[in-house]
Amino acid sequence: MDINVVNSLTYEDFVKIFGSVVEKCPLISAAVWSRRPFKDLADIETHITEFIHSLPDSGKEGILRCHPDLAGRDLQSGTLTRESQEEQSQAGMDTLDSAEIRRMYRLNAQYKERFGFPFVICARLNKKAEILQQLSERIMNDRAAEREGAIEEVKKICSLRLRNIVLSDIQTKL
Ligand SMILES: NC(=O)N[C@H]1NC(=O)NC1=O
Repeated sequence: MDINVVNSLTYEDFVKIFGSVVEKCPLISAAVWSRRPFKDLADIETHITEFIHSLPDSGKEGILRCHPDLAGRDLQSGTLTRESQEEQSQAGMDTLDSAEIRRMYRLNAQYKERFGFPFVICARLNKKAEILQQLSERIMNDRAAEREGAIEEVKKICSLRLRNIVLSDIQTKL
């Protein structure tokens, strides 16, 4: 993708293309658009990261709350975003057996009860066994450490989504 094309995008087209690099948070790309011109895609990623880190804890937790549960109700009912659907199926979340689904539901609920936001992990970089293990380990963290760790996962998800946009033909999204 030519960065000059990105730099010439209107606000509306920029948000249309990059608005979902952080799940259900188009506000982030709407904010980052004003930092043009970008040097390259890594530069966009840096601005996104800076924006996220500039948020108060409540804003970071708000970002986490925009994420659907892994193997949760949205997956079962087919209401995930396209990106999340692809990521969850790559991690095998759509092929869990009923015992694994029950375990995910129980741990996700306990995690949310403890922290007040859902468990977030980059599904593309983890298989189901690792996800279940991480979920049962991270639930023991304190809230601040867990918030920061989960935001690091959001950044990994964002980075891979950005890369996907570069690989796909930008023109087809306009
Ligand atoms: N809860 C959670 O981690 N959700 C996600 N992870 C990911 O890679 N895509 C998601 O939607």
